[in-house]
Amino acid sequence: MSKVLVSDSVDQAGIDILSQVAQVDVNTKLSPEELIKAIPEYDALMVRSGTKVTQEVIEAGNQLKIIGRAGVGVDNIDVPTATRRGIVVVNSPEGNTIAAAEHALAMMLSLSRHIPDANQSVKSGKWERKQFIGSEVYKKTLGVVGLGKIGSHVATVARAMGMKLLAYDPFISAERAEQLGCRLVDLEMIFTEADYITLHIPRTPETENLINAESLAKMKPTTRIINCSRGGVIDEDAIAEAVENGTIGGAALDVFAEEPLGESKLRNVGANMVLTPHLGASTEEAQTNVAVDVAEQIRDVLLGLPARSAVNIPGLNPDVLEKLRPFLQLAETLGNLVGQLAGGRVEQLNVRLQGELTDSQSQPIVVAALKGLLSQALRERVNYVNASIEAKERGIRVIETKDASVHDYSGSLRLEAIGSLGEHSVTGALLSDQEMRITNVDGFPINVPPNNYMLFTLHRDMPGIIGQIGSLLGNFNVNIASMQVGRKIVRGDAVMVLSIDDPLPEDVLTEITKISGIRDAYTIKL
Ligand SMILES: NC(=O)c1ccc[n+]([C@@H]2O[C@H](COP(=O)([O-])OP(=O)(O)OC[C@H]3O[C@@H](n4cnc5c(N)ncnc54)[C@H](O)[C@@H]3O)[C@@H](O)[C@H]2O)c1
Ligand SMILES: O=C(O)CC[C@@H](O)C(=O)O
Repeated sequence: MSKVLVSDSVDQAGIDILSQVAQVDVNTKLSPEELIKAIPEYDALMVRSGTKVTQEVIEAGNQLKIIGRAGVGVDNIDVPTATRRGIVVVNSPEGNTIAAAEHALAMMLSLSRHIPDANQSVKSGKWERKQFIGSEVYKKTLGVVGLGKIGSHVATVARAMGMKLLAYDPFISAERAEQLGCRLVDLEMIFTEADYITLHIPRTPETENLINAESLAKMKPTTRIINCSRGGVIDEDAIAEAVENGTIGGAALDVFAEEPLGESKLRNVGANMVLTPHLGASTEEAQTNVAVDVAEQIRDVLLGLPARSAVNIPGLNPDVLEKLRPFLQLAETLGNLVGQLAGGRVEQLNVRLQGELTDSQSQPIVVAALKGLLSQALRERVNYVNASIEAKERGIRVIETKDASVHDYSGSLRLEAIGSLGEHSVTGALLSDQEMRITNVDGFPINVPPNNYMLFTLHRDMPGIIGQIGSLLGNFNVNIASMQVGRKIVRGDAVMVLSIDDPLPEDVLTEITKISGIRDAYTIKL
């Protein structure tokens, strides 16, 4: 049974899902050294933002197949090291979107109405009203920096509250911004015009200290800044000083360059500074969403299925993945088959999506085909994460094409491997019940389901050959489950495909190749 370590506190709903397929150990008190010591026995690790999944942790986890982050940001995980080691890293890109957006809105209103300070004042026995005169957000200008999932929801709600919206996001079209009621502008305009600025961006080299002494100096003395995205995108000393000396009107921060927040000037700013300890995603609903989302993906990967939100393999939305999943299995099976037929070193893999399959995203199908192709050489070391890298390192050229004019089945996939020992091709399709069929081998039409053990022969189409193979297998006690012959012309060349119940011993294969009229024979293990 697989073993999963949960090293931060996550919702029970996620643990319940994992427990269906694995032994789950929850240990939220591990020091970095203890984690390194514990990780070798685990197949999966599930974390929130508390656990630092460093290179050392990942390298010690020699059984690890997947690391799940119950949340959006994966900045606490060394993703490049995980990718190199073929470990899938998954997150929950949407599970806490609403929670984080609502927290940003709550911070904006708290700041503009002095709610935290007023609360503190009443609780300390006072009744102060004059110093807590706030300001309305109605008709004020909100500058949204980062108009992704969270920024978009903030914009939608803020618009409903009567705010005017400016947005800055270099990767979003003006049309998308317009749909959300935002005017797409440059950063300068946000800095100089906005009454409120809310940040919803990742921490990257471009966004590091995006808000700094220089940008703060351009803002109105009434501007309030809200950051519920990532620490490090604001220079904390600079914003503490700017609020303290009235360069800006205030700041509400949920995230910090170093967490937990240690000694900081931010803690000493008296008024107009609202601080929360990274609570953006801390709602019951969001915690259930992210735990379920990530646990389901860990379960799928442990069962050998692809994950829907892997950050280090081609991204697919869940609906697309659900539709594509049977084709990924088909691609992997065909990749494995063509790799075994090719035998030696494969130099080029041609991947052709045919018929209705041409409407699908080809990249995941190509990755699945490569995974199958390389599985003979790399066994379980190859997976959806590293298949493309491994293929590239082996110098395998991949050419993908689409041909909508082929109308067999409801879409089919053709793989052609060109290698040191020649060329081979296989085509496969799915029946209406999603059953896989191999429909062509080296140009010969057939119609067989893939089987664990198979025998393929290329032979002259002449009387007696099939009987001889049948008797030979009988003599060696090899049981035939099914048999089919495909040919292009009568008495030309033909292929025979046998599904057998057990592996074919090497000496039986040698005997088969000695039968007159047999040109080639291959045993296949799928
Ligand atoms: N406080 C919390 O608890 C909490 C919870 C969830 C998410 N987050 C964080 O909030 C942020 C936004 O999350 P999301 O789900 O909306 O992500 P998202 O990927 O949907 O949106 C991020 C947006 O930022 C934009 N962007 C990237 N670089 C930019 C730049 N240099 N300038 C301006 N825009 C840029 C992207 O184009 C994208 O539209 C992330 O950093 C995430 O980790 C925090
Ligand atoms: O509470 C958490 O786990 C952090 C959530 C948030 O920062 C995220 O990236 O999803």
